[in-house]
Amino acid sequence: MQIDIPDGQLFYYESWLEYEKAWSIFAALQHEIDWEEGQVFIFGRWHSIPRLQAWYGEPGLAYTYSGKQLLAKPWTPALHSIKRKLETCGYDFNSVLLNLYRDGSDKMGWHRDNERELGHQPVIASISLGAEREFQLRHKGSDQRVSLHLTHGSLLIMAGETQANWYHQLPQRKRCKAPRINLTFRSIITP
Ligand SMILES: O=C(O)CCC(=O)C(=O)O
Ligand SMILES: [Fe+2]
Repeated sequence: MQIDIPDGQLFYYESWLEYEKAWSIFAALQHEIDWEEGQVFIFGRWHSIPRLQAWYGEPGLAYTYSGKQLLAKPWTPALHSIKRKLETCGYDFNSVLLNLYRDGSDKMGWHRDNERELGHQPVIASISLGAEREFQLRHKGSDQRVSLHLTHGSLLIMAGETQANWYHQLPQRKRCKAPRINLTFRSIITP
């Protein structure tokens, strides 16, 4: 169903993956994915980002993240099955960024996924598994806020002008003790 926001397009599907199926994918990804402690260079020093991360996709695909070039690792069986399910819904992607939030202390700050290599009006499919966490959006011009609770097995599509006009973040929730995996499927435009 569409979530009405100005200057952007959001679609949210709770239980896009059936409950048990979503847990089996969660378990598979915990094992199958080569989770890395990402580093970012801020104010002249390297810092660990507050979550684990991984980048998968078509062989040879490169992506720049915080000034670092990442090479996509090849699709795993669990990732491939989700990619195929997205295709049956009419969405075609060549890569996925995975984030593992080990507990409620892990987070992601305000940002837009507006890198040049995602192209104009990028479509991003965000799948959530495990702990339910709050996802916030903030309009760049008006400061209007939208809050969503991304449930286990849900799919959020961000499209149209969303990345141009809205920041989003996953705030810390210290009381949450359970892990969450988020997958954002994206299409990198290759030259
Ligand atoms: O974990 C989430 O729900 C958001 C992830 C995100 O914004 C990203 O990977 O760019
Ligand atoms: Fe994002």
